[in-house]
Amino acid sequence: MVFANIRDISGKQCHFVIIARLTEDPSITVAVLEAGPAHLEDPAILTPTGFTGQLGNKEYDWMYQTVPQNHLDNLQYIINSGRGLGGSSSMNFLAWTRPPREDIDALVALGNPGWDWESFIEYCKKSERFVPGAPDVLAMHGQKYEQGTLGTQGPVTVSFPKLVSRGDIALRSSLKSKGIPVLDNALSGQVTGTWCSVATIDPETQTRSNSVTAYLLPHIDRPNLVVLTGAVANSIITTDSSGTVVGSGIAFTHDGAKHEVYAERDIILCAGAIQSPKIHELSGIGDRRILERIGVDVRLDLPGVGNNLQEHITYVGISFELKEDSGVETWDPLRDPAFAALERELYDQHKEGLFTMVPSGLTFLPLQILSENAAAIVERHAKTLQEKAHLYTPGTLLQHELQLENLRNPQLPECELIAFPGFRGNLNEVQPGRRYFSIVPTLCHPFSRGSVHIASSDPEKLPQIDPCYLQQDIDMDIMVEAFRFARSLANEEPLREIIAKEACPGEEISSEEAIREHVKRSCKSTWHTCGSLSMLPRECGGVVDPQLKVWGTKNIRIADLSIVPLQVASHTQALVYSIAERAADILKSEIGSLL
Ligand SMILES: Cc1cc2nc3c(=O)[nH]c(=O)nc-3n(C[C@H](O)[C@H](O)[C@H](O)COP(=O)(O)OP(=O)(O)OC[C@H]3O[C@@H](n4cnc5c(N)ncnc54)[C@H](O)[C@@H]3O)c2cc1C
Repeated sequence: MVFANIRDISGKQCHFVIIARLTEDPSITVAVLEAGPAHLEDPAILTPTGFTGQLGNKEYDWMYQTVPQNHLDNLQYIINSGRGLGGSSSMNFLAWTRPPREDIDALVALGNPGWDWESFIEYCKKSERFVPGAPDVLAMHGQKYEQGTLGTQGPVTVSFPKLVSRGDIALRSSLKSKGIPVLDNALSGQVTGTWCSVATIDPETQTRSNSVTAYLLPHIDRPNLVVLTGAVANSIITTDSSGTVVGSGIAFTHDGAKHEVYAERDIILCAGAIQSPKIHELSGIGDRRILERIGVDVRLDLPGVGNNLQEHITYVGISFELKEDSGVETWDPLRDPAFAALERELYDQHKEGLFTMVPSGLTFLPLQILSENAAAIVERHAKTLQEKAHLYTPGTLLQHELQLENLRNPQLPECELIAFPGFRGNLNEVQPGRRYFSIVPTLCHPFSRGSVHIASSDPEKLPQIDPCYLQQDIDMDIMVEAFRFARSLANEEPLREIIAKEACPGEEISSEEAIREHVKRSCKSTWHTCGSLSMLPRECGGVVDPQLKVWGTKNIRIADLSIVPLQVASHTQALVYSIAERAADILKSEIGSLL
């Protein structure tokens, strides 16, 4: 949470982008509330593979739990999310990607003038410090990265991972032999193909670059900046001015006691796609019917709050056991504590080894490449969506139209295959001493829409999260085609040469019915939850306007992934940094015009 020009503090991956940019002006004072700990100088955060120690550890991870998923045999899922300074930029897998041009331009088509690819790229460049790899590394991975499309002066350091698994390289060659193009600059707005991703790693120190190292620590001594950790924002304190809601402060809990902090200007929520809607609803901003049911005073009836939630749902991964002499680097040996200790020493002393390896083999593919039945699948579902049109809000209908247009275009991606050097399956045991290589198919533009809403007026209670995984049959159909395609890659050279057998799910899962049943029980979140406070016109179920201001309010803004109204075919951190850079510009120009 960020407040500009605080008046009184009796009392947060908020985006430090905003505070770093705003506090450049000494007349603006900014306070940040972060619910989690500071985690400064923490090896679990700074070591590139440190995320393995963070996932599932409540010190670092909110571990949100979904409600039982109707379309997935009522299973419940964990959505991991960074808790502490830097939010998920401190626990993510470090891949640095940009969406395709069409996905960014869709923001304009959805009613947000000015949010086009050209402006997006300028904000991306503002956040990036791209360190080009050595020419031999670039040549080995077929990468060019033309100057001009990349930022070199920004705070977030982006570089080639020091260690790229030979498994990733073999997968890339196998895809190439299947006719998939190897992209030489996947940050250019064209992502259909396969490549070796860059990562948010400082190449000199081999440590994570996150919003804390990039935007907070360099400015921590500014007198006009206040950061309070362990401070849980409960609600926005509001007043009313001629029918417009004015945010005047935040009620929060720190050290078990309740406090309030007041702002002279703006209140900016950056609590992520799960908790930013929660704070709105607890403040009386949301769907009147939901608020009244649980006894929260309605300050602003805004039915879009908490709806339109979208998630890059992923199939857990097809894991292949590697031949003993494959020579492929994987994380599997780190299960042996003695081996892990040696690798730790190698990392600590020489900044080398498995602790510098992050997932970097990325592939984005259209349905037409995944399946020869693409046209029939698309037309069948187009018909169903049309028949059900009366069930959807105007905003969802508009999104579905754009999605169908995308699906019919054989150039645009609908599925990502993530190379994972290690075991990731959910069936069968890992065999001691064995190494594995997994392929993780992930949906790029799900048609399913979920929600997140409070079920109690008690701020201590987490909201009810219902991502409605695979609610739309088309999502399941694309996932099944992606599973089959990923599995088929094991028959392609050179992958075939290094694989001993499919370890998970295994050959017994082969009939259409068995594959569907298995996929249904083997899904996960990719932690890219978005859309729950969508930037859309108010009449389309929108929550924020193109200036990131909540409709019907004077000064409440949102600057996190919750505002993205339609999922994008990429990982999401670069998108969030660009949103935050834009938010800072919006605020600075408004403040400037008042001076
Ligand atoms: C495990 C994992 C792996 C990922 N891998 C990648 C990757 O490789 N590449 C990529 O591009 N993206 C990746 N992502 C996604 C990316 O990191 C996120 O999309 C992005 O960080 C979201 O930013 P945000 O600001 O919307 O929310 P967050 O980063 O979640 O920040 C929200 C912040 O608000 C705080 N907060 C929440 N509630 C409150 C409250 N009530 N009061 C005060 N503070 C509060 C939280 O503690 C947190 O610090 C990954 C995410 C995860 C979780």
